[in-house]
Amino acid sequence: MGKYRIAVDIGASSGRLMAGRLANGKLELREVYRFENQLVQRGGHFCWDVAALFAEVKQGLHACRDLGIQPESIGIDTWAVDFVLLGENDELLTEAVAYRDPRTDGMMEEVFEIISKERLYLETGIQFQKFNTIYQLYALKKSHPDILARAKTFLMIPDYLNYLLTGKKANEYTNATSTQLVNAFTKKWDLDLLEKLGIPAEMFGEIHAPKTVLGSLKQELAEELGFDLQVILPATHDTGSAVIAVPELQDTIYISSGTWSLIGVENHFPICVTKALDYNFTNEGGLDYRYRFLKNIMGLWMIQEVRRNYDSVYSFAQLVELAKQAEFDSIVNVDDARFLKPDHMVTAIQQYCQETNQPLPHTPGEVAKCVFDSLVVSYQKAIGEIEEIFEQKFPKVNVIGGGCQNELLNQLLADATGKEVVAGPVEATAIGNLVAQLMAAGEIAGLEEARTLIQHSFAVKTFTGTRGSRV
Ligand SMILES: Nc1ncnc2c1ncn2[C@@H]1O[C@H](COP(=O)(O)OP(=O)(O)OP(=O)(O)O)[C@@H](O)[C@H]1O
Ligand SMILES: C[C@H](O)[C@H](O)[C@@H](O)C(=O)CO
Ligand SMILES: [Mg+2]
Repeated sequence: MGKYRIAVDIGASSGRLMAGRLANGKLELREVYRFENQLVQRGGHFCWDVAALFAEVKQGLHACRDLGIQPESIGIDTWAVDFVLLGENDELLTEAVAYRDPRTDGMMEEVFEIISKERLYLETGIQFQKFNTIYQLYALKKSHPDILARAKTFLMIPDYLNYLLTGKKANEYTNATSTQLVNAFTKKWDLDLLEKLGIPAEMFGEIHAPKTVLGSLKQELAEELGFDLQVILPATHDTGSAVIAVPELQDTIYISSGTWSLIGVENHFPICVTKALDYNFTNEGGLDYRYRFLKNIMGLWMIQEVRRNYDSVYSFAQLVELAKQAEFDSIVNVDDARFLKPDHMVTAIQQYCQETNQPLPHTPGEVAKCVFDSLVVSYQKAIGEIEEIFEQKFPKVNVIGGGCQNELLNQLLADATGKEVVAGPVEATAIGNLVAQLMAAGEIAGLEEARTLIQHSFAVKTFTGTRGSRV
């Protein structure tokens, strides 16, 4: 029986501490602590309450102790692109402004005046999302040049939580690539790009690969908890950890399904060709310097907001059941910018249907059905683009993450594509986080052994298509 290790997986909608250990040839997983995450308003911006998130991490570690779990190590992963800046005395200079904040509106276009979109893609291979770190920093440089001038340390959200745990500052590779400031070939900060944009390179630290052992807890924290442990860098970008846990990648497209739907394949080299640029695919960094060739699709954020619009009176499972009963066929372009952060998602969906001369959804079931049908249309388009770029067919789609519990969505995808849709594991991100720790500790030899272990440890569910394509 191996010793427990803790994966802290914090998503845009929820966070969890999962304890895992090797037991009888399998990876045993148990949930220790779960908490909600949400945007807060700070200084006129949408932000993350990183102090509250750190308090939840500590609460989760206390829960380990109360369960008699003395973990050997911990690894933290979160969403991408967002960051904080520290000053001369390691004081916080900024709030953790969230990527859905409108401060980056128009910034991408201004950056293209300095470096062309094509050149930026050729060097970084990263998709163009208006909220990428590069545009957040450019916005900050314009609005608060004084803050940027005083900044001594750039830490992404997991990096900052690691700093609070250990006092150590380190930028982790997979998440660093999401900034669109890392060169896809050198795998280092693109100093030429930073200089062109007038972003101080000095605040960026050495980039550390997943499986790096960062160090132990700060003494006062170990004393508070009554135990110490090793802090290990997993793939701190949550999708980076999730992709590690895709049980079967052979001829398979994955969809990491949560707040976002991240659809793609694992690759051994960056694909920065024009077609990939035109389709807005990304080459985010993966474990062992593999690449996550994928694209963001708006994802279940939309149903999260729909649920919130109905005062959260329906569970996600109930919304799925209502959608199953709804006879409704209007489709929206889920990737339309209006759905990134609308004041009211249901209204935004209705307005889109009105503008496109389609019937408006009125009941929760009709709205949910519209969201799920529309997501499938976007998934199907992305699958076609991937197969065009790779010049091959992928017979299987593996949906991982919380969204794989949406059996209607899985079936709709199987029906529309005629492909085998494999659902699971639900907690792929935490599992990927844990196996990186096990690899760092030498308990697992490498990625191939990790994926075999995951295949043997977690059941999946398969959906096959019953009718033709939707489009
Ligand atoms: N029982 C369920 N039935 C259907 N869908 C579900 C169910 N439980 C969760 N979901 C879906 O899973 C989504 C959350 O997925 P997940 O827990 O992976 O997200 P997260 O990790 O909190 O956020 P992020 O995507 O930012 O990592 C919810 O938005 C919901 O749509
Ligand atoms: C903002 C990013 O696109 C987002 O974090 C995505 O990369 C992701 O991983 C969501 O879980
Ligand atoms: Mg998640």
